Amino acid sequence: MDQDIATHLRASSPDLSTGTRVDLDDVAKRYVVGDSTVTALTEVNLHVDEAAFVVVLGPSGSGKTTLLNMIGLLDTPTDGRVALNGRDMTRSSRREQFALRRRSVSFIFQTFNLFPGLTALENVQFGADVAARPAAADIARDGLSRVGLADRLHHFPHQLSGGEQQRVAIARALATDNPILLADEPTGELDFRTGVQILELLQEQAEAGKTVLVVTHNRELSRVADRVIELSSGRIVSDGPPVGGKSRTADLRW
Ligand SMILES: Nc1ncnc2c1ncn2[C@@H]1O[C@H](COP(=O)(O)OP(=O)(O)OP(=O)(O)O)[C@@H](O)[C@H]1O
Repeated sequence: MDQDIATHLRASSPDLSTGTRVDLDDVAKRYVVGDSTVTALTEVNLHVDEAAFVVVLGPSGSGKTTLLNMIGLLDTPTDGRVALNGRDMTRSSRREQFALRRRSVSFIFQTFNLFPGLTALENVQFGADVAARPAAADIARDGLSRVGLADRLHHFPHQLSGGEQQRVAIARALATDNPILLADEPTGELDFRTGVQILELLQEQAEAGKTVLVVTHNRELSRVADRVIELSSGRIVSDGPPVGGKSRTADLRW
């Protein structure tokens, strides 16, 4: 992102705060495909008002990705209200949504979404650049080193394993330093050891004051969460601390 555009967006949206609060009120999302309507989310009420490691659990098709897209302002609800930091984004212009998304939310996608023509270092630097952070190259180097890829800086995505690509994607999300981190199955492609490292990294982010929302169908991951939200057929069917209390990542098995 061009520095001038970033400066302009900040100037044109001076009241955008960048905290960690997320509010969804009576959110529904329906997709119309041909003659049929798919209800992906219904009557979803979700409030996250402090930094936490939140796991959203549910089987395939239960609406997890749709929920993440609502929170991240990548999609708009059919009904209801989505607010970030108290600001109702369903009533905001696309320009405001764009500005707030850029400053508040970072994504780790299920399919990595790395730029194939950029090296690992350039992909991560892009994250810092979008957030208009100074010394983006240093941030990128440091970030890749934190995810164990200090020796892969100049590799392109196709020269990396699935797990390595996921770690680059995570480093890119962290490079923005945005307060809300949304991750869609971030350990799905990883072996157990790497998965645990990634979970620890995400937990650290929550401990450092970010809201981290991880979507997964792997119930084991929910044991290390502060809060577990369970989705079934587009509805939240439970919301609270993990059953049996929070475990350490060292106790996980999958
Ligand atoms: N763009 C779309 N158009 C039509 N239907 C959609 C669309 N996106 C999602 N759906 C439907 O909405 C429902 C919820 O999808 P979603 O991707 O949110 O589930 P999920 O829990 O993330 O699944 P998975 O774990 O398999 O990724 C599914 O029935 C899906 O087929």
